[in-house]
Amino acid sequence: MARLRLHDLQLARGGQTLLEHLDGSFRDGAITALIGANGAGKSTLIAAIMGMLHPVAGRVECTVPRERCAWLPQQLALDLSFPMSVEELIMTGTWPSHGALKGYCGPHYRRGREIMARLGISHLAHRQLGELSGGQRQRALLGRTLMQEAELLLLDEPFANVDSETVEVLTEVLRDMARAGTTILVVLHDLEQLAHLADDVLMLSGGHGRWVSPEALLDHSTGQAPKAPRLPIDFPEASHAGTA
Ligand SMILES: Nc1ncnc2c1ncn2[C@@H]1O[C@H](COP(=O)(O)OP(=O)(O)OP(=O)(O)O)[C@@H](O)[C@H]1O
Repeated sequence: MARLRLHDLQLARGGQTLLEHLDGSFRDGAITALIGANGAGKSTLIAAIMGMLHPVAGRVECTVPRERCAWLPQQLALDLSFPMSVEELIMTGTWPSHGALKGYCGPHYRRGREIMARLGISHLAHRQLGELSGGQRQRALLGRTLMQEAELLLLDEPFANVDSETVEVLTEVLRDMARAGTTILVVLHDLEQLAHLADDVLMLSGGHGRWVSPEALLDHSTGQAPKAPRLPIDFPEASHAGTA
């Protein structure tokens, strides 16, 4: 049985119902893209999955222990002006399971160095977060979730404001994490990125969710994302999609 499931979920913001009758399972070890127009409720659903928003009705069933759930918010929502280096940020990934006050041991530091090498940011280990580019910051933030050994990873527009090389690195790392069994849910606005990343798609529209296959959103003749694929402009109606 999947580790993350939605049961007839109803969510509201400011007293108004935003999403209702959301059902379905997020496959373990798969990457699910969460898509929808601005204001469709993607961040709201993520907040509910993280337990930060109480449902009006229904429930989120999540069997992943709290310390193995990781969340990467939108970069703009993060205040990274506090004094902390890249290495220090990555090491905080041990806090949920190890505690914040116990300090780190040799294996922690070794793993931190491996993660920075994997993400191509070893040379930035002692750089302050406030001095990083958007792409470098996003690599460091993903490094923290690797350190946490996340079993459930939620990402809100991880590719916004990052360079194309970083998109490639992050895509590879996310695919590796999924192969290793992590359940990944990622908010995306770009069909081209969806084509490279998603195994499943949950589309939010009109207050409801529909599970669709990535192929249903791609150009059938080429298997590629259609030209100018920014959502919601090209937001397609998925004719054979089932209501979630
Ligand atoms: N704390 C809040 N109080 C009241 N309304 C809110 C709150 N947070 C979000 N909303 C409203 O809920 C709706 C859904 O917002 P949400 O951020 O979930 O959408 P989204 O799909 O993530 O949008 P975007 O693509 O722009 O990030 C919006 O109309 C938003 O204004």
